[in-house]
Amino acid sequence: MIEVAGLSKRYGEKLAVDGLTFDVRPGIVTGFLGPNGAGKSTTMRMMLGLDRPTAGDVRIDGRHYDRLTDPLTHIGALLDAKAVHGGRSAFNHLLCLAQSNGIPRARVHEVLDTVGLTAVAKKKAKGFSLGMGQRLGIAGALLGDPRILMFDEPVNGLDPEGIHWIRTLMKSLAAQGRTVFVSSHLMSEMALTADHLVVIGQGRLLADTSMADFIRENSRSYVRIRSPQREQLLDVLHRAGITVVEAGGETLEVDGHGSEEIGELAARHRIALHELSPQQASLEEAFMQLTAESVEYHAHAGPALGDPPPTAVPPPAPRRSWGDDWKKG
Ligand SMILES: Nc1ncnc2c1ncn2[C@@H]1O[C@H](COP(=O)(O)OP(=O)(O)OP(=O)(O)O)[C@@H](O)[C@H]1O
Repeated sequence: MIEVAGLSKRYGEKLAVDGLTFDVRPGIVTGFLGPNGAGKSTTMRMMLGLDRPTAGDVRIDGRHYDRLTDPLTHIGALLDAKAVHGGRSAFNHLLCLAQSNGIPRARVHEVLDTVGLTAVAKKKAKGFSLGMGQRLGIAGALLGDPRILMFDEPVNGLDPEGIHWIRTLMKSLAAQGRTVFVSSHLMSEMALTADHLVVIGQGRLLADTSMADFIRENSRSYVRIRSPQREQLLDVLHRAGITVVEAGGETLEVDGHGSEEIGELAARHRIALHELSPQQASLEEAFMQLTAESVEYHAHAGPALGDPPPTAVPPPAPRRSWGDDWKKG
């Protein structure tokens, strides 16, 4: 368990982390999301005692990091895969970490095997690819067999097989009852891996919720309908008091009503349907909606040649969402 309470960090004029309070619970994978510069790495560094908070504190299984004896046996972390002495072999790098934390030499062989680096264990780390460096960093995090694991962008540089491997690894660590806290910009990957999300923007907490609730709260869900009897269907829906968005061609969209209700209504009026499908936004869409106002670095790109024209679909209906209070402030 990681407990973050009133955590803040100021660098000169910049308030990088602003009063964060949340818990990271065992037995699940918790994703840590936020736009560039939101304060994720700063928060993770404070969790590991690498940066001193301006205010607030972090407890690792009830204790401050600097009170932990043999900290690698409590919490393992991958923060910066490049933070390795390049002249050392993978084996020697891990052996140094092991010896300074009272971890037996045999464990170095075990973790090298777990991350698939046994064959290159004697090679100097400076010759490693980005993906191999990530695996070495993950080996370091696993070395002390800790109950808590923290990974900052662990899939960075990994190929599809490597991404699949780290996803399986994180899920199995959580299934063993460990606490797994992971940041990533790869939303599709996070959607497959995380059970719970902590989302920050400009240093502040925007959401601390389950993956399913996060998507539901921050995106539009609707039913898409296509019918060759579009006009008749529109008439039936209007008479039933159902508001319809016309999305071009035969396609209609309905918010706030289930596909069962619409299907039965159409059947009663003998209207053929070619499509009746509930639509739910992706994690990426929900994330962009929630964090739109806290993105610091925008690219200014016009539509590319060949891009389709903008669709007529109206923006999602405004609804109360996580972070609304903050956005008003
Ligand atoms: N040592 C430092 N000195 C001054 N400012 C810093 C320092 N470290 C971070 N910052 C600033 O604090 C803010 C938060 O940075 P941080 O790296 O924690 O964000 P992040 O969410 O990890 O971003 P990214 O997703 O781009 O890695 C940024 O505005 C950054 O410029």
